[in-house]
Amino acid sequence: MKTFETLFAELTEKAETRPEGSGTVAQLDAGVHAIGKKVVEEAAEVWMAAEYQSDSETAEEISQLLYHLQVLMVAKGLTLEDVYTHL
Ligand SMILES: N=c1c2ncn([C@@H]3O[C@H](COP(=O)(O)OP(=O)(O)OP(=O)(O)O)[C@@H](O)[C@H]3O)c2ncn1[C@@H]1O[C@H](COP(=O)(O)O)[C@@H](O)[C@H]1O
Repeated sequence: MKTFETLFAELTEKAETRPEGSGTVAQLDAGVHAIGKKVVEEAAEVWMAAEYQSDSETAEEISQLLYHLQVLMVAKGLTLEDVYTHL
């Protein structure tokens, strides 16, 4: 199963190798402003799912929020350690 760490490694590699058709590469090219908007959008979807949808749907929305947060980290050049140090 994919974990936070393995997804981050995958996204970091995508940013370096820039494979054709990668949504992550498209997001990175769109820039921090666009990625930030996706983070806010996904956070709102997590909130709505938690209040009004199933646990499974909420978990899926959370996974999408985590993905977009990771894309933002990659865009900013932040590492997992940079974040973990604040946990
Ligand atoms: N985990 C994710 C992931 N979670 C969410 N998303 C993206 O976030 C979007 C969120 O979906 P929404 O329901 O909000 O749909 P939407 O608003 O209509 O989406 P958009 O029109 O904005 O794309 C999805 O359409 C995906 O584009 C993800 N995109 C990729 N991954 C994983 O990231 C890795 C790299 O992916 P690629 O860069 O695409 O190869 C792979 O392991 C993927 O499984």
